Amino acid sequence: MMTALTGTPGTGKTTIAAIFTARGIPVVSQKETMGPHILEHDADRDTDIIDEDAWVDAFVPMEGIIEGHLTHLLPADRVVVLRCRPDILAARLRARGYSEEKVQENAEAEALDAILIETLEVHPEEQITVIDTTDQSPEQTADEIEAFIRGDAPHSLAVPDWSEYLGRRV
Ligand SMILES: Nc1ncnc2c1ncn2[C@@H]1O[C@H](COP(=O)(O)OP(=O)(O)OP(=O)(O)O)[C@@H](O)[C@H]1O
Repeated sequence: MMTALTGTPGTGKTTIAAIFTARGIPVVSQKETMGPHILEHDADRDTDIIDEDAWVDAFVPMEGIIEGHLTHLLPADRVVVLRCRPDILAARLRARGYSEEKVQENAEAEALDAILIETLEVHPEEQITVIDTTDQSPEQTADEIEAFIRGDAPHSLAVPDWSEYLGRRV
């Protein structure tokens, strides 16, 4: 069974991956699988542009967890969508030294439920669970994900309403 761990940058995928690794549960990063599908490097945005369709088409499903903000596009059996309230997400990204443009862009995408909407276009609802990380610790988040993967916790599509953050700087 393959579980995709997705979410807007800053929602906590890498942090959770490190916790799983420490618990002896290996996690593969999407970056490790994208090499052959990089089209170019966007120096302004410090990001690689990848051929997403080619990456998805070539992807051989694996056992375990794959993390990254595009992994919901993959043929996963389960998808965990991490969420974070836009103003808190902005603070997390500023602390990383992101440009204000990138901070606002990601906060707006989070307020718009962009990744969740994409996930719902690819996967049936029962495969998807949404976890709001805003007010919980990374360990709690990791525990919830483990329970979902084991089948001990039902999926949840409780979608926070962050429409008040739309169209304004946070
Ligand atoms: N419940 C939580 N779960 C995960 N991370 C949390 C949580 N609460 C606070 N954080 C903090 O949020 C930040 C998340 O950063 P992280 O790099 O893990 O995000 P990411 O989703 O992997 O971003 P990217 O897509 O850019 O790699 C970390 O500083 C982490 O400590």
